Amino acid sequence: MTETLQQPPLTLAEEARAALGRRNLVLIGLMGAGKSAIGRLTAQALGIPFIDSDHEIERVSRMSITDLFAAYGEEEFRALETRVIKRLLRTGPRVVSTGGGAYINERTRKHIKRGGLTVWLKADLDVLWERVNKRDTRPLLKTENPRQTLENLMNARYPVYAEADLTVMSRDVKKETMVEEVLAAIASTRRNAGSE
Ligand SMILES: Nc1ncnc2c1ncn2[C@@H]1O[C@H](COP(=O)(O)OP(=O)(O)O)[C@@H](O)[C@H]1O
Ligand SMILES: O=C(O)C1=C[C@@H](OP(=O)(O)O)[C@@H](O)[C@H](O)C1
Ligand SMILES: [Mg+2]
Repeated sequence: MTETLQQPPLTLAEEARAALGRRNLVLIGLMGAGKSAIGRLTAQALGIPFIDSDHEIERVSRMSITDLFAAYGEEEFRALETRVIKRLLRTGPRVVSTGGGAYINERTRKHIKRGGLTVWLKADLDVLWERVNKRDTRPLLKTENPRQTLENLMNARYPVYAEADLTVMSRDVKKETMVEEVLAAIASTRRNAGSE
């Protein structure tokens, strides 16, 4: 008689991890969407390394993002961002949280598309504004009407973010809930692949 060995069902994190394989998970979206915070927790859940591209840019330049913008301007910042992200995506699997403008830059977007599975953390203006107006670490929002600036960025960028592989709605729920939704979105790519 043959005995069928029953395996315990995979957890959501295990399913997502299997779906990711050796690819990197790249979080994209506007400032305040939660890329840095949710990225870190998602990496923990998946048991893989986490890197925030802004943090890495600050580490290699030994300057804050604010000082980099002030000293060299946005164009130089984007060039450095492209190089850093290209390098970060060379090995995987990792979770890489990008700065909000990274995916909007054509060259950086090419590297991201080649280097990983992208998740867009999408959020309403009110959610983003609530979060970003508490801090002044974002040079692009140092304008006369930062809320309007954020709205303008939304209008310009959302069509580009929409090219992401997966979209998860970021809102005011527990961070753990956001992580679960990101994991579920990744895991769904495996189930979909399996049913083809
Ligand atoms: N689901 C959430 N609920 C409440 N606060 C959140 C949530 N996700 C992120 N935040 C907070 O919002 C702020 C901006 O998040 P952050 O991860 O820095 O966004 P991003 O990297 O996309 O700009 C942080 O203070 C973070 O702790
Ligand atoms: O949207 C942008 O162009 C930027 C977003 C920031 O990162 P977060 O999205 O993590 O705030 C940071 O890279 C820089 O201030 C520029
Ligand atoms: Mg961030």
